Amino acid sequence: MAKLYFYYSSMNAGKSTTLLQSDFNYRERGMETMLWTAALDDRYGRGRIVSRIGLDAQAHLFDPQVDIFAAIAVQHEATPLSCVLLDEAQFLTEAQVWQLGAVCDRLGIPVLCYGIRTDFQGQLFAGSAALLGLADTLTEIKTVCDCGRKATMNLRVDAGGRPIQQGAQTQIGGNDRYVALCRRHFVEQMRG
Ligand SMILES: Nc1ncnc2c1ncn2[C@@H]1O[C@H](COP(=O)(O)OP(=O)(O)O)[C@@H](O)[C@H]1O
Ligand SMILES: Cc1cn([C@H]2C[C@H](O)[C@@H](COP(=O)(O)O)O2)c(=O)[nH]c1=O
Ligand SMILES: [Zn+2]
Repeated sequence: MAKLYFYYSSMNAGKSTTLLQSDFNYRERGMETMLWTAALDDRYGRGRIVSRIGLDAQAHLFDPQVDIFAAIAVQHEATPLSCVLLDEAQFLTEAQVWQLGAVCDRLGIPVLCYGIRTDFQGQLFAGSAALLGLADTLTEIKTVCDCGRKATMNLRVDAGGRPIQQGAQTQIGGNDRYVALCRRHFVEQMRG
């Protein structure tokens, strides 16, 4: 039975790197894959999955309007797919996560989703909440805080490195705008 996987972590933990390695494993065995990433994440140009260690690949774009099941079904009809890999899964809608479940159950294709669990205020993203509820397999990708504990939280900072407590949930950025911290140091920074 094909499974829905959710690989989650804080930022800068190696999610994109792991996704690209998995994609390479399929492709070197001659298997077809389909890659997806969020349209709104334009850090490296639209439609590219890039890891901070330098690997990259082209990807299809999703936004809340895209019927991901329909797009995958069309592609699978043309060229049978062995795996679907999706980055920035926190930006999926709940409906799209159900669609990805249907890709596993009705098309028989495994789906590997990668994303951050919570936002800069420690709240679940919609896509991550749905995946935590619906995925067959949950795997945490771990990275460390400066103190050596596991970094599970994402602190948003301004251009001067000062913590930001309020704002919109979505703000695209990388190491310049976010720092992965353990919960203890996240709370200390948020309290000021
Ligand atoms: N030049 C580099 N050489 C080796 N590792 C690096 C380099 N740059 C970044 N990294 C590591 O790569 C990881 C981030 O990878 P990435 O896949 O972009 O993360 P994510 O998708 O989770 O944000 C971090 O562990 C970081 O320390
Ligand atoms: C915490 C947090 C993150 N984001 C954005 C910032 C990045 O563009 C992505 C996560 O990138 P990753 O390196 O692939 O993990 O999410 C956001 O919009 N709001 C937040 O609170
Ligand atoms: Zn810490």
